[in-house]
This record gives sequence, C-alpha cells and structure tokens, in this order.
Amino acid sequence: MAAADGALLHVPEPRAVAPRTFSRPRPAHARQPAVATKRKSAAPSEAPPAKRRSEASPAPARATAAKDTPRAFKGKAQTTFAPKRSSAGASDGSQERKPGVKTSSLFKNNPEIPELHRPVVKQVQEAVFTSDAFCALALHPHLISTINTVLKMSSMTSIQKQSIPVLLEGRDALVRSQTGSGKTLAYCIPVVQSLQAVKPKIQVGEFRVIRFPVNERPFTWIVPGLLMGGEKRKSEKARLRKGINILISTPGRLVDHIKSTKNIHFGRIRWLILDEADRILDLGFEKDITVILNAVNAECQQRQNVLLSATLTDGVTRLADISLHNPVSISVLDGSQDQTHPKSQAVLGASSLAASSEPEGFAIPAGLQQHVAVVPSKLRLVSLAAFILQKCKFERDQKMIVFFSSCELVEFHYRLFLQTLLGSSGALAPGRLPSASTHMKFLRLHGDMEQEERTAVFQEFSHSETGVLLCTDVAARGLDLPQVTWIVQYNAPSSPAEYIHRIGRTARIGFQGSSLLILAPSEAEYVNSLASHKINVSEMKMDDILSALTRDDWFAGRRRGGQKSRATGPQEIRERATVLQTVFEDYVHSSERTVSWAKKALQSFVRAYATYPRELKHIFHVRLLHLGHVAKSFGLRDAPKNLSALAPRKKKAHLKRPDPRKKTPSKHQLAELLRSEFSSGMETSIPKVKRRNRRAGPASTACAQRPAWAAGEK
Ligand SMILES: Nc1ncnc2c1ncn2[C@@H]1O[C@H](COP(=O)(O)OP(=O)(O)OP(=O)(O)O)[C@@H](O)[C@H]1O
Repeated sequence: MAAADGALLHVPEPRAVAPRTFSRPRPAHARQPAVATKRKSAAPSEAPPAKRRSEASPAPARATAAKDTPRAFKGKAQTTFAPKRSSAGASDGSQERKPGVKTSSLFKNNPEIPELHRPVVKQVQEAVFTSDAFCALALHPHLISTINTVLKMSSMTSIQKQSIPVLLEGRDALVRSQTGSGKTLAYCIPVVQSLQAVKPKIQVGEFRVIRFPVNERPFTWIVPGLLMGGEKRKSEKARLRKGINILISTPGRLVDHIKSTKNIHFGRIRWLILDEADRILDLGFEKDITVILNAVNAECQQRQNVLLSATLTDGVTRLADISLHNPVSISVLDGSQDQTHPKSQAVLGASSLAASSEPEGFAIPAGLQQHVAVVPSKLRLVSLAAFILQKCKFERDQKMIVFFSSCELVEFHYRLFLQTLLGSSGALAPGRLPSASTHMKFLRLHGDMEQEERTAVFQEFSHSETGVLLCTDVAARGLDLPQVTWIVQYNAPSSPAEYIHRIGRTARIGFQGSSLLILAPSEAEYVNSLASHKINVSEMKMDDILSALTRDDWFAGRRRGGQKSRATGPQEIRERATVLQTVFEDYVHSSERTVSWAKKALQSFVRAYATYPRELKHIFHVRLLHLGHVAKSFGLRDAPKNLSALAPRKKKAHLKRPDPRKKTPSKHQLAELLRSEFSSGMETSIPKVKRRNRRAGPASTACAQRPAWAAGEK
C-alpha cells in the first residue's frame, strides 16, 4: 500500500498549575488576612455541621457554625409545606410520605456561599476575521470557487491569513489560535492545493487518506479516508488497500494498523498534521505518537509537519521539538512569524515561540460571556434543572451543552431528565413536569457509546436549532457544533486548558455565546485559578437561577390540606425548588434499579473527583465533599452507606486522601478511561490498564510510562 498524506490526531493537554489567591467566606467579625489561614479555618465549606456529620460523610468535617448558615435565605426558618406529589415513577411503599410533611431539607445546613473576590483580569483576545479574500492567495481557481460557492466563505480568518501562505511555502508550523477560529481550513486548504498540484496526477490508490466537507469536489482524484475505531479492522484494511490520499485517524487506531497491517507504508507521505496537539499528553497518547513518528520517519524524511491547538502547553512545545522541522510559530495574538530557526535551534525555537505566543493566558472568543454560580451540593441538581428549564423551555432558540465528568454521570442525568422533565417517550407521561414538555430535547454523548450512535447524536445535535446535549469531555475539543448558545460545566474541568476547550464549543467564528461554570462553595477558589490564566468569569447568583421556577405554577408548593402556597420572594423559590427536588427523589426512589443507578452515578462522581491533578487537590478533594449533601444532587435521600462496595474494581483508596507525592492509581485509570474515548476501539481499556500495570510493577505510574520527551527529559 502507499503512503498516508495526513493524519489528524485528537489528543489531551497537560494540566495547568493554579495559584491560590482566593478569599474564602468568613464572618464579618473574624476577617482573617492570610489566605492559607482562612482556608484552614473555613474548609471544608461543603462539610456539614458537627451534628449531621456522622450520618453522611466518611470524611471528618471541619466546618464552623458560621459556615453552616445558609446564605440565600438566612434568618428565616423553613416553613413546612407539602411539595406537590409527582407521579413520576410511583414511590415504593417504604418511601411513601404523608402530605404536609417536609420532604427535603434542601435549604438547611448548607455551607455559606462565599463572596467571590476574583481579580478582574484583562482577557486575551484575538481578531477572528480579516478583510482579505481567499482569492488573494495563489490557489487553484477550482479550490477558490469551492471555498466561495460550496463552503460559502469569502474572507479569511486571521489564522488562515497567517498560516496558509507559510504552509504553501512548504514550511513546518506550530499553529495556535483561539477555539472556533478556522484552524481546520488553515491546513486543509494548503493540503488540497499541494495534492492537486502533484504531477503526474496522483492515481486513486496511490496515496492514502479522508473526506473533505464538500459535496461537489473539484479534485475527484483526491480521496479521503477515516480510521477511528468502531469499525471492523478488516473493512478498514480493505479501504486502505484501495487507496486514500488523506488519512484522518485517531492515534490509537493508526498505531493498531501500523502494528497489525503488514503492508502499510508511509514512504510517500507529504504531510503529517497533529490537530488538537495538546491533547496527546493528558490522554496518554504520547506512546502512540512516538510509534507513529518512528514508523513515518523510518520511511519518509521529506514531508511537511503541522501542529495545531487552541491552547499551547509545555508538552506541546516538546512535541513540536520532536515532530517539527525548523518550524514557524504562528499565533494570531502577536501576529509574529519567526522563520529563522534552523534545525539546531528547533527545540529552543519551538519552546520559546510557543511561550511567547501565550505570554499571559489563553485567548477567549470576544463574543463569549462567562459566568460562574456557586451552589451548595444539595442544590446542584435543582439548580441545573432550573437553568435548563429557564434557557431551553422558557426562553426561545437556545442550544446548550452540559459537561459532566464521567459517562455514568451523563447517562444518569440523561435518563433522569428524560423521565422527569420530559417523559421518556416525549409524549405526555405521568410524572413529568407538564411545564417542560415542549421545546425541549435531550441528547447525550460519551465514550461508552458505540461510534455509530455517537455519530448519529452529533449529526442530530448539529442540525437542531435547539436542544440540550449532555456529554463528557469527548465533546470538548475539535467538535464544530453550530449555534450553541450555552455551555454549562456541571463538573469543573481538570485544567484551565480544558475549560477553554469546553467553552470554545460556543461563540465560534465570531458568534455570541455564554457559559456557566457551577461550583460548590468549597470549590469557589477555582475562579482564582482561572483568573491566573486571564479568564474572567462574572457571578450568577443561585437565587436567580432557581427563580426560573417561578415562571410556572406547576412548581408551586402546597400547604397542608392541599392549598397552594402563597409564599413570595426567597421563600417561594425555596418551596418550588423543593417541589422539583421531590420530583427527582420520587423518581430515583421509585425502584431498586433507579436507586442503584443513582448510587453508581454518585460513586462515579466521587471517583472522578479523586482524579483532579495534584495542583488542584486543595480545591477539589474528596475530603471536602459532604456525601450526604452530594447524594441529594443524585436524587438520593441519604448518602449510601456502602458506596465503596458498589465499586468492585476500585479500591477504597479513592475515598482516602491520596498521597500527594504519588500519582493515584485512580488518576491513571481515569486517564485510561478517557483515553478509551479516543483509542483504536479495538481493545477494552480497563484490561489494558491492568495488563500494563502488571508488566510495569507497583512503581508504575502514568508518568513512568511516558517517553523521555513527554516527561520533559531531553
Ligand atoms: N474563512 C471562514 N469564513 C467563515 N467561516 C469559516 C471560515 N473558516 C472556517 N469557518 C467555519 O468556522 C467554524 C470553526 O472552524 P474550525 O472548526 O476549523 O475552528 P478551530 O479553530 O479548529 O476550532 P477548535 O480549536 O475549537 O477545534 C467552522 O464551522 C468552519 O466551517
């Protein structure tokens, strides 16, 4: 077989270090000057008061009485009232509650919501468009007319204007520009231009590659191809054998073919493109990239190499060192292009250029409004639901993506919302909220889904004008989903770079968009971590989110005797939130199966929580969680006592404080699980992890398995 002309690899990024400058909440009489001291006395702000501690949380609580005062409704005792009974999944006998009995103490014993003393930072911004037309470039007229008439694009974006001429000159490049700024065409146009110019014309079957997003292709001899798992290796091999000119592949799948497809050859490769380059390191693809580079280098030295990402990190610059030859660093930020680095200086050149392209922070699309809401754990689920109802039911034309930290969390919330907010069939189902029946569509996307299903969901959400997509970080990078108006991060990302990629699914290519990050009180310090990367978020109050529930009287609480509550203001909001929480709890407790789902989702949440990187552990640590409160956000009335027993393949270590000097096995395993979302699809990730661990012995860590270049060893 002949050579591949390009490979697009989707990868992860290393995590950023977050400095701590956050002011924690404190009683007015006890202001404390030093952050560290403050934190000590205040943390964990999610911990319960002493009297409730033993019933729910395995972690020792350290909260003071002052911390337990609810912020939003303080000073008012909660009125007992009867939430309207939902018939969503009839409650089992043991859970039956009498009318008039308070069913959920959502607003009691919550930690105080801290004031956010976030530093206001000047965000890094880039101009998306230029006034220069594509026809100003020396491109084949058919290519220009396809761009203009089929893709309906006339002027170049800034990154295209800078990159295309450099790539047409034949140079290697490290390309960085903000999310949704048109990086894909920045390399696709030069690739097509160079392939169409090959003389004599390349024959079908001569090279190998993927599909370009046009229907009326002018250069029919350029045949693209895709390798990404989810398909039988045999049919992929057959496709490769027939010949493709542009190969788009995930790293894992390509490595699999390198190892198993004997007659795969790279001798005629002209381009090697690593898109989303900064994803390689976190998802553990560095070994795969090393295998690919070795395989390609062994057969082909003369080719163009391009690395692209919205966020450049140290790992990427090291990757640039080994994969780029005398590269040009292209960044919209400074507009500079340094073309003066000889090969001998490539390491220094690439690193210093990358660093200078991102001197102070990540670039944020100008049309993006970012928000943060600090919500106590017990109120997270109702707050998320209220926000979704507000945007996607009560307002028009909103399209939302909600990010969760695991596949199980996505599945749980998807089913819960389908059954309670929508009714699973989409028709009027008993127990769903009548208010929410129309104009709402829920979809979900995560790595445990079959590739075919993922593609179908992607297509459906792409073509929808409205809807809510619940997903993991599998959708955080590279996906170009049009007209998304809101990004919600229900679980905080593991790094500022991941934050940038998630919010980058909206406000693309000059459009407007908004994002909301939901944090627990104990996590509020995360806004400082974001600020240190020049990311500005403005606060959205939880009360304002919950006030959406006043827009529909279905949520109105009822007094004893069935009379509608006449509460107003904060009390009304509180009662309505309790009604909604009761709907969720009734559904979750409607059968053993649903209780088990909720428990598994909670367990998955805790497991994912234990995998935040070391530099964020002071903010996101399992010890800071109050499991009883967190359980409420899964519709569970109490914290499961046997949480660890639900996790046969995990050890209790996940609930223990990890040794800060060691990488925890859970982190490694999570990396492998995430990695599986991008892997060849031919192996199951968990046995693979086990096999690797066995081989590597007890000292094995993700770090230990890294090649020297990835770990920073030169
Ligand atoms: N010159 C242009 N004029 C109008 N639209 C464009 C232009 N170039 C690209 N686009 C469109 O902009 C959108 C975003 O482009 P693309 O996905 O390449 O961005 P990106 O920079 O790779 O984003 P990310 O970093 O998030 O992967 C796409 O829908 C693409 O079709």
